[in-house]
Order: sequence, then C-alpha cells, then structure tokens
Amino acid sequence: MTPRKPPSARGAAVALLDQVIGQGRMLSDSSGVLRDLKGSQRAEALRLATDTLRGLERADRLLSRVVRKKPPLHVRNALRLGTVELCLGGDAHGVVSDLVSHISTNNRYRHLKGLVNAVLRQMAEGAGRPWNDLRIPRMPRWLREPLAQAWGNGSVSAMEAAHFKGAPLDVTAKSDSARVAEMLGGTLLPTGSIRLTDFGQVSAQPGFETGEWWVQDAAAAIPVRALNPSPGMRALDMCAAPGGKTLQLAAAGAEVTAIDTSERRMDRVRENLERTNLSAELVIENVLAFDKSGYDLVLLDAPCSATGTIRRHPDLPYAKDGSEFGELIALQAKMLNHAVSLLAPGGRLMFCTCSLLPDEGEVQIEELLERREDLQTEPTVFDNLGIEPEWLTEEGGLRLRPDYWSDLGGMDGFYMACVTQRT
Ligand SMILES: C[S@@+](CC[C@H](N)C(=O)[O-])C[C@H]1O[C@@H](n2cnc3c(N)ncnc32)[C@H](O)[C@@H]1O
Repeated sequence: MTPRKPPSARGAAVALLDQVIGQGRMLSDSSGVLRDLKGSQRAEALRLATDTLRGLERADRLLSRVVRKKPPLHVRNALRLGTVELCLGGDAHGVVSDLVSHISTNNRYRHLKGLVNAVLRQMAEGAGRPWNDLRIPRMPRWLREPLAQAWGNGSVSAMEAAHFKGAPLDVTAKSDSARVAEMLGGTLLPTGSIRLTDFGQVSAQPGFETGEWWVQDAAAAIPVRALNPSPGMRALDMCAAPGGKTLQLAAAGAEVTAIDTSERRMDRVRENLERTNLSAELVIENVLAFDKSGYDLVLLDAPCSATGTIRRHPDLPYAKDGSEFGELIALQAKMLNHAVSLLAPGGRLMFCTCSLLPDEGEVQIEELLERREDLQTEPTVFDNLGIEPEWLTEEGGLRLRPDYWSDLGGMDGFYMACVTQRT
C-alpha cells in the first residue's frame, strides 16, 4: 500500500474554505480538517484561509474576468486562494504547482487541473495586477443591508475598510499596563489596553507564561473597566468563557463567580486563571437556571451574532446568514431579565455584546427600560475611560465600532450599557 501523501497547508486551507462557504461552519470549528497537520502548517492553513476570506470579493471579481463557467466549489476555492496569494505577492511557482498538485490528487476534480494551472498562471502573469484598484470587499448583502439601515452607507464602508485591514493584537495587563507595554514593545491605548502590531506566536511573548497579561481586544476590555470593581465586591460573570472579563474582575480583587454552559470553553477559563494565578468560582450551568442572587456587580456578556469581530473572523459573513440571530436576540432579552433579578440592592449590571446590530444592543436596553420602569442606565460609568463622548448613545449606553480609532488600528464592534435600580 502506498503511504498517504501528507496534506499541504494550502490543501487544508482549501478544505477550510469549503467548510466555511459550503457548510456554514466557522474556522474555529476546524480541528477535523487540520488534524493531520503539524503546528506551523496549521497556523499557515488558517492564515491562508483567513486572507482568502478577507479578499474573497476581489478574487471573485478577478476570476470572473478569466473563468467563463464557475467550476465546483472546491476548485473555485483553490482558485480563490491561489489568486489572493498571488495578488498579495506569493511565490508564483510554489502557489501554482502546489494547488495544481492538490487538485490532481483528488479523483473528482483531477480533470480540472489544467484549468487551475491556466487560470493561476494568468493571475501570476498580470490578470491579478488590478488587485489594489478594486473596491474594498463588501460584506454579503444579508449583513450589509441591516447595518446600512442602522449606521448609513458611509459608516458601513468605513467598517468594511477596517475589516479588510484586519486586527492588531490587544492585551490586558494584570496590573501595571505601562510596564507590560514597555516589556512587549506595544502601544498603551487611551483606554489602558496594550496594542501590538508586529507580533509572533502569542505564547512565546515575554510575560505570557508568567501570566502578566492576556489577549483581549481593547473594546472587550471596556465593560469591566467601566464597572471599576473594588476589592471584595461580589461579582457574577454570567457568560464567562474564555474568561477575559473574569480575569479582569479577579485581578481587581473582586470575589468572582463565573458561569458558562460550555464545559469545553470553561476549561479555557480554568487554564487562564491558573496561568495568571487568579481565582474565581467556576460554575458550568445554563445561566437561566442559576438563582443565587445578591451580587454587587453582574456582567452579562451575552451570546450574540459576533458581528463586531469580523476584523478577526472574516469567515463569519460567509459561514452565517443571519437566520439564527432572532433566537439569540430573544435569549439576550431573557438573560437581561434574569440578570437584573440577581443584583444586590444598589448593585450594577453591565450588559454587553460584540455585535454591530442595534437589536442586540441599543434596542435590548431601550426595551428593558420600557419593561422595567424601576431601572435606569448609568452613562457616567463611561466617564474618564479614554473613549470619545460621541460614542455614548441616547439610551445611556456606549457604542463601539470597528471604524473607530482608525488611526490607531481600529477596535472590535461592541455595545455596552450599565443598568441600576432607580432609588
Ligand atoms: C460572548 S461569549 C463570552 C465571552 C467572555 N465573557 C469573555 O470575555 O471572554 C458568550 C458565552 O456565553 C456562553 N453561553 C451561551 N449560552 C449560555 C447560557 N444559557 N448560560 C451560560 N452561558 C451561556 C457561551 O458558551 C459563550 O462562552
């Protein structure tokens, strides 16, 4: 029996694209495809798939000029990947021969290897040259339309420019942000996060092993900064995994209970707590069934569309179609009602979602305030945090968007609001 040829990173990247575009599965759910690859090849396959998804619209536009009849998805994805790589300066010989050989090893598509060879050669020889003149890739219509309705076409174009640029790496320091910024050679942002633009493997950076910081987008770090926990406060992190906000609460000295339904994701919280030498009580449970109350601080970082994270997850617009968002919106409303019931008298609730859709942010809080006249928002919690006053919203929340801080490298899209009982 001839030994099976080990998969190449490019071949695996094409399979990842099939999974995202053909099966609606996110890249984070890629362990099956990457199983037979070495660590560095896995990272390479993920990088290639991510770059391709970011430039997909441009690749399709160039390919439509040279391919008359659309080939099957797997071959189209190989052409897309090759086109993006070539247009971004990849080595023509390596890209073309590797993808042709990948297609030749597949009985179903072998007859199309000549097409792959001819098209990618054309791309390498000049058909890919207009790349930089093509428009910034747009989000698919199912997402672009509701966002344009909410924020206007100009803002959506600015968000798309931020998505196309991708994201730097932001970290939160356990204690001394200025010292950690210096140690990592990063920039200290106005809100206290540290931004790295040129970084290698995260776990190889100084201070990672010793737990002096953790990865957390600058926008995601703001809800806990706004809550400003004091040592000894009882804090409930209702949807905690992988634990960025749990770590912030614990680092501030709060007594934290962290809940999540996912055992696998809770393992990440446990590892993060161990690495940073911080502690929290971990509860694996549906938060709607959790009925211990009396918390000074309740943080509800609710499950949502995650449309604020497209800079880092360009697969999202292709893996999703918005059909599950209605269920998420209903769940967020239920969780908000429940979260309020767990507060101690005088306690504060921080609701947040990494979403760009007002239905998962502003509208949730407006509707909560309509349902519960005894509640109010506390916009003053966002004072002196290094954010721009125009990011505050009418109902008393804070709206963050990927096109904000464009000169500093952007931020995730996020919504947050602090809710208290009226006195
Ligand atoms: C947006 S993520 C939380 C991110 C986290 N707060 C952080 O900062 O790292 C949402 C989390 O909610 C959890 N979740 C979803 N439904 C839940 C439920 N009914 N009860 C508890 N956790 C839930 C998911 O497993 C997921 O880990």
